[in-house]
Amino acid sequence: MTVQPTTATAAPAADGPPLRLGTRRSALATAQSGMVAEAVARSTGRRVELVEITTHGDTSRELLAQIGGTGVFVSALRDALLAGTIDFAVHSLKDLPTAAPEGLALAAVPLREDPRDALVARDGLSLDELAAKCVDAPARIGTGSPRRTAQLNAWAAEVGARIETVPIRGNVDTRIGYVHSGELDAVVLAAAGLNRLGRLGEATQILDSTLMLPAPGQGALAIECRADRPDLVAALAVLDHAPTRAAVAAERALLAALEAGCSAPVGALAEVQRGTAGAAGAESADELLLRALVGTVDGTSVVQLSVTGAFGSAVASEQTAAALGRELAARMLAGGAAGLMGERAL
Ligand SMILES: NCc1[nH]cc(CCC(=O)O)c1CC(=O)O
Repeated sequence: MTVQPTTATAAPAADGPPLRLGTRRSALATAQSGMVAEAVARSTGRRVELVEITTHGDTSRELLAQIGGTGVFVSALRDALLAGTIDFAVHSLKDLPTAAPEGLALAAVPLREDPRDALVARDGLSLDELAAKCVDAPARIGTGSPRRTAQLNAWAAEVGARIETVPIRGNVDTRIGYVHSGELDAVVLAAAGLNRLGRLGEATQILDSTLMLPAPGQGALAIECRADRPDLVAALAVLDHAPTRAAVAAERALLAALEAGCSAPVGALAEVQRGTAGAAGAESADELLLRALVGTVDGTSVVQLSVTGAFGSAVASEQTAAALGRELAARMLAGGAAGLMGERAL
């Protein structure tokens, strides 16, 4: 792993040494880190310097698959935090393991953007249109995600569409490239990733969450620093968005509890339902709606349930949300999810 300073972000006042933000080199990571660097510079008045963290995974794609996907990047950034070579790091929340890391604080979970998945298909087509056009041969849809594969297959069975899911890997540009080259009819990607790269315009359909539940944490970012730096934790906390933090707490608590009980692909989405301020005495409180799905990759067995819980705006809502996630996981395991074992290998 090499650490090298790259660009610096302009700030209103350079007070003290710059804060070092560790980032991966990929276009998505650089875009996310750049956005957060600007927000931190604005809110703290400190200069923020991007420090590029390079791992083996950045130089070899084969190696990346072998050494465990995105986990390797998360570990490299966390090692740099603990070693003190960077001050804070930005992760895609959905790439973070559910276990809380020793010595580090989740200083902020900023406002989440669109958590849904997006279709990038040839000729501007939607999933329905694609299925209608592909009658002689199945529509070839690329995704490396068991969760997306499971839900695409479940949708196809339901509407009688002929599709073939094709496992693909690589960054956003590589994956969209399979459609432009004609190798695939479509690919499925996170809308948030496309948006952060300024490429949401290439999406031909935003997939409704009733058709495709996103990954737990999708569309949200995690800002992490050392737990033994309370001043920095407090400064970064300005970027925290409590409803997003509570929503992802519910989704990740559910995921952690399901991981203990089954290994099938998981989709989950928690949304704050704003209460209504009706006539005196008739107003309803805010609630958190958590929906989740566990299925086999072939889409033939799916367990899908939802639960609604009270949602306050206090810090306590994070714990309440996590409890809601565990409750739903238990109900899903009891409702058949525990039987969907060993499907993640596909
Ligand atoms: N698995 C890689 C990854 N991690 C986060 C995102 C998208 C951005 C996000 O969800 O915040 C992506 C790309 C994708 O799934 O299309």
